[in-house]
Order: sequence, then structure tokens, then C-alpha cells
Amino acid sequence: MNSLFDKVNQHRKQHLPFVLYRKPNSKTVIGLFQENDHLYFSKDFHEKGFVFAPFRNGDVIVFPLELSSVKFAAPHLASASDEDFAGIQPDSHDKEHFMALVQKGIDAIDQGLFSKVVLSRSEAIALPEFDLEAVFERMLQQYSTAFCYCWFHPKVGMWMGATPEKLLYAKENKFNTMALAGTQPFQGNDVVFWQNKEREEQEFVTHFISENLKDITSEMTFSSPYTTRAGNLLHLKTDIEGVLNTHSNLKKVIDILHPTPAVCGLPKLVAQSFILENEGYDREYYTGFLGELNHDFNTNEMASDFYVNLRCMKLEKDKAHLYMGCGITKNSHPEAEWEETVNKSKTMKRIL
Ligand SMILES: C=C(O[C@H]1C=CC=C(C(=O)O)[C@@H]1O)C(=O)O
Repeated sequence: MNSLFDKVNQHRKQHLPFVLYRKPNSKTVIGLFQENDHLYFSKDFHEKGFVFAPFRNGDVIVFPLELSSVKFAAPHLASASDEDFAGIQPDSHDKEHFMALVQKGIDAIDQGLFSKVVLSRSEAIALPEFDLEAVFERMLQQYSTAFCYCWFHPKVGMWMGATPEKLLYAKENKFNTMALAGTQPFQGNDVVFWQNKEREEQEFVTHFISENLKDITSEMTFSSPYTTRAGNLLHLKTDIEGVLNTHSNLKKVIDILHPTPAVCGLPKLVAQSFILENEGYDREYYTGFLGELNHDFNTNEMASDFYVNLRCMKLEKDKAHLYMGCGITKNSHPEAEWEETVNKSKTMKRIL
């Protein structure tokens, strides 16, 4: 990792953009270093490079391959600990505010405005000392099955995260994605019981993908939902794969999938307006997506590999802003949803 971090430190000093990432279950860390400080935006996902997209429909930033240098590292990491972690306690004001927001979401569902909405909050924590290399290594070590990244652009800021959710992998006309939703803490048990609330919340996502990709695919297969672990949390997941038909292209698939009901809601546009009007803060890149665009940096093949930006934080000089949300359905309870965000906040708190 030393020479990779020499390059990172050089780039940070010169205020130049870079991204470091490691794919789920991979041992290789890839670094992409843009050699100027322009902000480039993708035009219909035709470029090759690394994209970073916000939650709201808007400009998708790309680090273009032809303007960047690439470096690899294969760090030796100690094995992760399973210790429970209490973490810094959030403010009681935040709790009241979030529970009121969840109640408003439940009321809107009862009034028939939408059937699911994903509501979130952000929490700032002080970081008097921050060692990027140490934090990044802890993230790799703790979350071997996540997509781990650190992304920086001098005109946007620094973001870091360890997300369990793939948005889309596409190569030629084949693709795969997942429906990930429903959360409970990992308690070391082999047999896990899921309530109807979580099952329904996850089925919404699977159903949305199946209904909406139908017109641009010629084949699609779905696994049964199964339990998957992300750090100290468990989720329900359905694997989805298929073949895109000739009416399709990458832009069309992304426009359909993003933002999925795992981070936004159903129907998508009403849920999104409710979020924008009521959450009371700007999600920016949280619940956006990021990843390789039209280029697999490991194999140099033409493929795209995008992840949803979850379990992430925005880093400022002496502060980190953490972001976490949860799917609200008619059966949600504000207190339980609050606890879920507290558990999700530990993903980043644990490595700081
Ligand atoms: C919106 C988040 O998680 C999503 C992904 C998995 C499980 C979720 C849930 O159980 O609510 C969310 O849909 C987040 O972690 O901030």
C-alpha cells in the first residue's frame, strides 16, 4: 500500500482528484488518479472511467480513463474482529426529529401517497485527528465483502464508504443486479428469522426491478431471497441476472434502476419528492452510485460495475458527516427505524 499512498498523498497536496477502491471479496486495491483538477461530467454514460453520481438526477462526475493514471496494491490485512461496538451516542434531538419524520412517512403511506419510502438522516462527528491510510485500511479489513472506496475531488470534497449494494454490472448484453433491503443486527446465529415487514420491504425492490426492466430485457432470472451479512448487519437479498435486448443501453438501464426502492421508494417520483421536501438536509452523493464505467480496471475489458453509495460519509477538515436511512412501510415503527439508523451508523464509526 505504501507506494499507492505516496501517490494519494502527492495528489492530496496538489489538490488533484483520485479514487481508491476495492471490490467485494477482492484483494486488489485500485487507485485512479486524474492528472488535472477539472470536473468532467458523463454524457449519457459513453465514456470510460470512474463515475460518482448524486441521489438526485443531475450531473454524474467522471474521472476519465484517458486523463488518469492507474495504480494497484494488494495489502496484507489482519483479520477483522467481530467485537461488539457501542460507538458514539447520537443526540436525543436527532432521535425526536427522525422519529417525527418516520411518522410523517407512515402517515403519507396510510393516506395512499406511496407504498414505501426510504427516509434518512445525517450525523456529524468531530474528527480532531484523521489518518486516511489507517482509516482506509481498517475499512478494507472490517468489510471484506463490501465495495470499499475513498473518493476525492477538490471541487466536491472527500467521500468514503463500504457499501453492500450493487446497482448494476453490465458486460456486452449481460447484466446482473440485486434487490437488497430489510435489516437486522447480526447476532452470531445460523438461523435468522425475518418479520413480514422486512420481507415486504425487500419484495417491493425485487418487484420494481422485475416490472421495470421487463421491456428492455429478453431474459431475467431471480434467486430466492436469502440472508446476507454486511459488517454487523444482516439484509435480505435477491440476485437478479439477465440479458438486455436490442432496445436497451446503459443509460436506459441506469435511468430505470436509479434510485431503486432500496434507497428511495415506490412509486419512485412521489417518494423522491417526499424525501426532498421532508428530510431537511441534502443527501448529495449518499444513495447515489459510483463505480467503473465501460472499463474493468483489473482486466481492461469493457464492462461497467456500479454500487449504491451506502454506509458512507463525507469528510471535512475536522468532521465526518455520516449518512444512514431505512425503508418505511405501513408496518414501520419509528423507534425501531431509529435504532436501525443507529446500527447502520456504526459501519463508519467503527473505522474512525
Ligand atoms: C438506505 C440504506 O440501506 C438500504 C439498503 C439495505 C437495507 C435497507 C433497509 O433495511 O432499510 C435500505 O433499503 C442505508 O444503509 O442507508
